[in-house]
Amino acid sequence: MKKYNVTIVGGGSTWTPGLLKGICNRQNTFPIKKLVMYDINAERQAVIGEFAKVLFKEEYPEIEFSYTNDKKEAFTEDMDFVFCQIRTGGFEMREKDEKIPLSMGIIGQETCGPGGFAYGMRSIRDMVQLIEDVRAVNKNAWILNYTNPAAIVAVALQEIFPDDKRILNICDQPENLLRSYGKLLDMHERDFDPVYFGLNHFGWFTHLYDPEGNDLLPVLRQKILDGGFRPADAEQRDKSWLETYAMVEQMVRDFPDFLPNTYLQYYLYPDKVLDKLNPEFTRTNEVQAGREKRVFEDCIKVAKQGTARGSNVVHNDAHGEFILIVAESIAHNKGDNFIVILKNNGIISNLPDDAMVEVAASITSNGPRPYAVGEIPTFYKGLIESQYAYEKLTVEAYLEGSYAKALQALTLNRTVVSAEKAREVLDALIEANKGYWPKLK
Ligand SMILES: NC(=O)c1ccc[n+]([C@@H]2O[C@H](COP(=O)([O-])OP(=O)(O)OC[C@H]3O[C@@H](n4cnc5c(N)ncnc54)[C@H](O)[C@@H]3O)[C@@H](O)[C@H]2O)c1
Ligand SMILES: O=P(O)(O)OC[C@H]1O[C@H](O[C@H]2[C@H](O)[C@@H](O)[C@@H](O)O[C@@H]2CO)[C@H](O)[C@@H](O)[C@@H]1O
Ligand SMILES: [Mn+2]
Repeated sequence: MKKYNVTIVGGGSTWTPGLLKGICNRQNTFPIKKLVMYDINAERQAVIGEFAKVLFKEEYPEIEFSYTNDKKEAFTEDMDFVFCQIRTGGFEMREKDEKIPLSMGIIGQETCGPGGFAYGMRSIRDMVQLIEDVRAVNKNAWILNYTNPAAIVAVALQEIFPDDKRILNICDQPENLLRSYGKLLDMHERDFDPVYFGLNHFGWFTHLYDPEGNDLLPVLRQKILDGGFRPADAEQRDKSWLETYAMVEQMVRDFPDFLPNTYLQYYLYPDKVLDKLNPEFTRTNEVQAGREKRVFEDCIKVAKQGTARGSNVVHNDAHGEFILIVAESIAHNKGDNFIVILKNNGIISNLPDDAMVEVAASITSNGPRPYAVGEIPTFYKGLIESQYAYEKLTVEAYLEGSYAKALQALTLNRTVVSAEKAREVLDALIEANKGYWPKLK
C-alpha cells in the first residue's frame, strides 16, 4: 500500500496529541511515510513534538517524524496532505473575542457573532499566506483545513483561490453529533447515511438513514424530547459543552422539522444563552484551565518518563479521527460519505450558488461529489441567507478594507441586530485587533 507524506500546520495545537494517536491507530489503512509538524510557536511545538517522538517510538517506529518552525522544511514537493489547525492570535485573542462582546451584552463566542467575525478577520490573512506557501512548492497536495471560523475561512479561500480544487474545509461537529446520535440509538456513527444542509456551525440534519434505508430521525427526535441530549463523550466534556448539548432539546421542541447543529443556540436563543455566559470566565478560560493545561502537562510528563502508555492525552476523539478518515477516503478513492463545506452550485437549489454550504458528499480521490439537497423550507432559507450575507460581507470587509461592510456584516448577525450595538462592538474589536486586521476605512 502506498505510504503518504503529511504536514500538520499548527502542530502545537491542543488537538494534536489526539490526532497523532489517530495516526498510530490507522497505520494499516492510512500508512504514513513522513510526518512533519510545523508551528510558529517554537515552545508549544517542542512540547508536542517531544511527546510525539515517544509515542511514535512505541507505536509507529517506522514513521519518519520531525517538527520544525521553518516553512521551508514543512512545505515540500513530496507532501500528499497538509492538515491545518492554526489559531491566529492564540487564546489571548480568543479571550478578547469572547469578552469584548460580552461586556456589551452581546454573545461572545469563538466562531459565532462578533467573536467569530473578529477571529475570521484574523484567520483569513494567515490562511491565505499558508495556501500560497504550500502552492509555491506543491500544486497537488490536499489541504484539509480545520482552522476556524471555518465558515468565513471557506468563503475567503473560495474567493481568493477559486480554481484550487484541493482545498477542503471541514468541521468535526456534524460527525460529533452523529456519534452522539449513535450513542442514543446504539449505532456506529459511520453506519448513518445522513442528509444535512446549512452553513458551517449553522445547519440541520433532515434525515438519518440506517443501512437498510430506514429514516431514524423521527425516533431520535422523540428520544431527545423524552430524555434530553448529551455528547457521546459526555464524561470528558466541560460544563459549558454539556449545557450547549442540552439546548438541543429546546431547539427540537420549538422547531421539530429537523435536528439542529448545537451552534444554532447562539442565534436562536441569544438572550437565554447570554444569561448563562460569565463575562469574567469565558470558554477560553475554561479551555486554558482544562484541555490546554492537561495536554501540555501530560505531554511534558510523557517526554520525561519516556513512555506514552497509560497517558490520558492520547484519547482519540472525533476531531483527530475525522480528518484522518476524510484523508483516507481521498487517498484510496473510497467514496465514503462525510459532511463537508463546499461551494453550493445548486446543491441546495434555493440558495445562492456561491454560498459555502455544509452538506453530505462522497469523498473520492477526485474530491467531494456532493448529494443534492433540493429546496429547503422558508424559515431555514431565511436564516441561512441572512447568515451567508453576514459571512460574505465579512470577507468583503477584509478584502476591501471596508468599515461600511464590516458594520453591515455585524448588523446582519442575529446575535447583534442593532446597528448601534454593531458599531460599538466593531470599534472595540478594531482597537483590540490592531496588527491582525487590515485597516478598515
Ligand atoms: N473545524 C473544526 O471543527 C475545529 C474543531 C476544533 C478546533 N478547530 C480549530 O483548530 C485550531 C486549533 O485549535 P486549538 O484550540 O488547538 O488552538 P491552539 O491555539 O491550541 O493551537 C493552534 C496552534 O496554531 C499555531 N499557529 C498560529 N498561527 C499559525 C501560523 N500562521 N502558522 C502555523 N502555526 C500557527 C499556534 O502557535 C498554536 O500552537 C483553531 O483554529 C480552532 O478553532 C476547528
Ligand atoms: O471550545 P473548544 O476549544 O473546546 O472547542 C471549540 C470547537 O468545538 C467544536 O469541536 C468539538 C468537536 O466537534 C468534538 O469532536 C470534540 O472534540 O469537542 C470539540 C469541542 O470541545 C467545533 O466543531 C469546533 O469548530 C470548535 O473549534
Ligand atoms: Mn467546527
